[in-house]
Amino acid sequence: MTIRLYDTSARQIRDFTPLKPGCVSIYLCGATVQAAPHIGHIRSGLNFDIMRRWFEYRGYEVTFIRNVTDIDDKIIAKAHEQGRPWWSIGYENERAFNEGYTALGCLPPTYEPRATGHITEMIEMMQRLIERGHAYAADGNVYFDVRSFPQYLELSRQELDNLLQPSGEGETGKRDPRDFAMWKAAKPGEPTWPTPWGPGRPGWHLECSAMAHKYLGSAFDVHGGGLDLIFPHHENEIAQAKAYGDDFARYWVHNAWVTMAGDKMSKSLGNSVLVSEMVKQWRPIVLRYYLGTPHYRSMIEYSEESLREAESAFARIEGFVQRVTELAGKTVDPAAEVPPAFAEAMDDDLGVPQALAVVHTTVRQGNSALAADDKEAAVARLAEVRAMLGVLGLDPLDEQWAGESDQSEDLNGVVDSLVRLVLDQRESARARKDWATADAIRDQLTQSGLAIEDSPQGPRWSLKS
Ligand SMILES: Nc1ncnc2c1ncn2[C@@H]1O[C@H](COP(=O)(O)OP(=O)(O)OP(=O)(O)O)[C@@H](O)[C@H]1O
Ligand SMILES: [Zn+2]
Repeated sequence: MTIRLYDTSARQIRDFTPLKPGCVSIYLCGATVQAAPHIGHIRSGLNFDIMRRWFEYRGYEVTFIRNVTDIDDKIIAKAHEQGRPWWSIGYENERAFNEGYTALGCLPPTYEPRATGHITEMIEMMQRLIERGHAYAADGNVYFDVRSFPQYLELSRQELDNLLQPSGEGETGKRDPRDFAMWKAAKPGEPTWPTPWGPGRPGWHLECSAMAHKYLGSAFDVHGGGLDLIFPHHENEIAQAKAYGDDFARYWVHNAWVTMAGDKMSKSLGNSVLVSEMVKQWRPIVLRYYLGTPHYRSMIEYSEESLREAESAFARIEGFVQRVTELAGKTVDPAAEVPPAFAEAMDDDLGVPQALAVVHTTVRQGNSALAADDKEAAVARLAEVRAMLGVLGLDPLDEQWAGESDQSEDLNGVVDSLVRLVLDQRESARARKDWATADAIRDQLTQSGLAIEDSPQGPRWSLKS
């Protein structure tokens, strides 16, 4: 019953014990809102949405923070390029991210703080770090002195002497080239906020240490983000927070990427597939299945073929849900508990692929029960399947998918009456012993992707698996 998580910091799977019994606090590095989200971004949100749902299933009260980085070099550059205010770029893309998360069924975070709303907290943090000898101001910038913090680079297990940390534009006055900027001095034409060290704007790393402290306190349970954030972002977050006096995160969890030809899908590499485009071609619930069911530590190499596989795997589950619901003549409620094998898989570092195998096995058992006309068993399997899908956010009968399942139910009804019409013709051919016509009809239906099964109640159709 203990949840175990792979902790990047320990390089191993550890038993999860919450800081406060019955509660879990999670901080996830969210979007830098310089452009609309690609499916890699939403994968990250989705992996942590599943984590949050599992903790909730296990009875924890979850506080889930996912921040918005609404000021950054690329946002400013884009604003200049397009002759727009920097914040209009941020607001527009923040909305696009939220539409993406919502389309794929991610529950809203408890709080979603924006970096620029926390300048006061950041200044307070820098002040204390300067007082404690961990930071210094130079030419209007404020730098973190990496040599003052001996645990620096413990998360990524690098040697300071081997480290190359390139300085950004205008980052002058560093004592050591590896010191990183917490605060950047004002440059002409850029937004600024006043500080005791002159006007400027926050660096990316500082905002997360300050917001995690504000919303989760000096220690919290899980810190998440994509693998790319381990260095420098998370190392720098740790340095600032711990040197400030916080215990900070107790478990570090990193999701693997969506890749294209082996490279991380990334705005800057130009290999992005936007969520807004994907939802026009694929049902959002299928996209959720595709992005959410591989293990969160496995890369997903994007391909249309694997998306189609996800689509047909999900159709097998959904077809079962629909058939039994029809047979039951009413909506079958999800079981109160998921099967033990599913729970065991989820407890083991969120083993969604193994948990999903339990869903598919249960669907197969349910289909056998249907074939044997054992309605009671079929309904019991459906209740289990719904409970499991609910935890993964993939229950097609859940109201969050209501819009789409209504549409597919309508379509299902239309297809059903068309197929029945054709099957009636096949039955008439068989009745007059015209086997050639009956077989030809059956072959044509099979070729169109339907499986026809003769049962004592007459022929039944389903989508071919
Ligand atoms: N291809 C990807 N696969 C999985 N997670 C990703 C991918 N790209 C970004 N993420 C994660 O999404 C979250 C938000 O990312 P952020 O907005 O900082 O974009 P980014 O990493 O700069 O993306 P890009 O490289 O496209 O500019 C982070 O936790 C990041 O690690
Ligand atoms: Zn962060």
